[in-house]
Amino acid sequence: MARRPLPRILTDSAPLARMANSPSLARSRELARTAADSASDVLHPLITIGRGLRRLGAAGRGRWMETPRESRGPLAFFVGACVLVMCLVPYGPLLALITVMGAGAWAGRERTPVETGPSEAERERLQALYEALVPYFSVEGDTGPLYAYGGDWERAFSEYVFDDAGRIERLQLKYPAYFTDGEDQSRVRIEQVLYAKAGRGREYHFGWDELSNQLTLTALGALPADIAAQRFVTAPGETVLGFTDPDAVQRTLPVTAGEETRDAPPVVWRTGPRATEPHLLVLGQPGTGATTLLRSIAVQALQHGDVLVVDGSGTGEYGCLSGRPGVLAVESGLAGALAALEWASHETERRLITANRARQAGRAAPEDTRRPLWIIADRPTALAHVAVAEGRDDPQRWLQVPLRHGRAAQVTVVVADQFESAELLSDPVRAHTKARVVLGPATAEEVRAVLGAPPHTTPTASVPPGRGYARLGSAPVLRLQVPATPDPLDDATGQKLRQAVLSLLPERTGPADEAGPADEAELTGEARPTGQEEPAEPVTGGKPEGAGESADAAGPVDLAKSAEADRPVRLRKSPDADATAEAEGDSGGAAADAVPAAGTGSGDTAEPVGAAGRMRTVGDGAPRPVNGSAKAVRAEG
Ligand SMILES: Nc1ncnc2c1ncn2[C@@H]1O[C@H](COP(=O)(O)OP(=O)(O)OP(=O)(O)O)[C@@H](O)[C@H]1O
Repeated sequence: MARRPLPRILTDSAPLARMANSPSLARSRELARTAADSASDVLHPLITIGRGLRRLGAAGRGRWMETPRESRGPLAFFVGACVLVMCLVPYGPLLALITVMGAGAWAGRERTPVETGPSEAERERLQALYEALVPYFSVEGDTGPLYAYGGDWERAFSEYVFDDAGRIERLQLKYPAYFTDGEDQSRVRIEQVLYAKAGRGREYHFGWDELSNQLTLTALGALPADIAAQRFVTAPGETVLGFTDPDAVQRTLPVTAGEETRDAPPVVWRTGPRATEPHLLVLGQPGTGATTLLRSIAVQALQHGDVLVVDGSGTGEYGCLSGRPGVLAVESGLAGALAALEWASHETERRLITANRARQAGRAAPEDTRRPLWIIADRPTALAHVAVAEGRDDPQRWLQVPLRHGRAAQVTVVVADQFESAELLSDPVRAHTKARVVLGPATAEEVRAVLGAPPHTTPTASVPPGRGYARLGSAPVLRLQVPATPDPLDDATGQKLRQAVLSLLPERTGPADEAGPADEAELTGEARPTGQEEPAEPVTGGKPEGAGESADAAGPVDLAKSAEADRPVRLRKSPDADATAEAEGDSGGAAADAVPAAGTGSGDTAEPVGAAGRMRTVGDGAPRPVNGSAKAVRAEG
């Protein structure tokens, strides 16, 4: 039998579609929606109360089920008694009804659910981090591994915090007890994995808690770089190298940064007879702020001591120090540097011998052996190169005695150089500089090679100038930001910073170099202060007499101010000074009598600072290199 076709209205959808699109149907749909919306608005309180009563009922049922069987009777009796009382008091049932409705409305109110736990993306990130750690935190044969492929990260990560951008801000993880957390290599591997997975480009601190097998990773903010040179509140013998993280040191110093004054955590380096790290070595890439750190140290040192600067880079970045009271010399030529350092070496011996004699005689060490003497050598290896080319001594040779015996003689040595030249640093420099600073971008291995321990933070590839790590002896490695102490004679230095640095320098009392106070007054926009003496005598500039190979040894030298009369005097080292000293059998400590002859050293390849890299002495009652130099030095009034 042939099948009959279905009626057309059932096979053809066109009539249905026509009906659905008809205006009357659309209007009635709109009406129904409006009526439903209005009804839900009107009934909303009832819906809320109903939902609340349902929740209260469920909660009551739960409590009833939780109540021990033997307590149910008294509980039922108590509830029944309450109901009876409510029924008996005037308006009781009405009050009970209102209370129940109110409780229902409160319990039934809509609450936006509080999101707890990580989002999906964060869970994925934590899972990836967990999986990445599996090879390092698991061994074969571990029957209950904390870390396993496809394992549960929630067992291993006890705390995690994400920032607004979804990056890990803090993570606390447990690791198995068999992990060799006492070995640097093992730790560094884990830190590298976490650094990569938590997001490169930020600095992280790793806190290893070996007692409870826990590692805490914390993303660190940048150290504030707004602190400039200023008078820091420190005791004599304390030098502020820079500032670090608040929880890394126990002390704070009041500092002015911009307009505000706040407390900042300093890295304070102690020098002097009781210092355990009496000398400092600074290493870094070029342009990362080593000279700035040395300038900052020199400025602080001038407060209580004398400073002798050897600027191997020869860029004249210590010119602002020339001619200041307390600045014994600023040398940038080989000849001048050799002479100045030789003098410093002899001066160290003289101080030791004098202090020793005084002690043997039952007296206190004389004042002139106690004034701190700072030898600041910026890139001495550059001069070592020149010395090799000229067949002369490496200036570092003369650092040996100050480095070995400087602590007892109040002589402090600060050396700065670049990573590339580090192997040219002499053994005494490496051995006796226990305070260390690394500046600029450096890998963890480089930091460890210099400081003797890796940093507990991941060094980042790009850092602002003056940013690095410091370690004083065997203390922990600290992050460091050096206070901005730019060269005030540099045109690029802003007026405010220039003024800040100049205000910390002792006022020039002696004659200045050609680029001296006049220019400084110009730079600071100030007129020369009234009453300030013009140099009594023109500075001995240009080539010293007999310039050349012997210039450094015999050249006319310095201008100085007599300690007694406080007026400039000219000191001249006799050409046969060394010969005289030798002839008199002046070996070892007695050689201290020789004044360092600091000439321009025309044979130098580097240009001397200022007019001529001169040894300058000043008279403010403090010991000066000219002390007791009767046989070698002639003082001209
Ligand atoms: N702590 C700091 N704060 C702000 N700027 C700094 C800081 N340290 C250095 N700078 C700036 O960085 C630049 C280089 O500094 P500096 O000359 O001290 O570095 P360097 O390592 O001695 O360089 P080079 O090896 O070329 O002599 C300068 O412009 C300086 O002003």
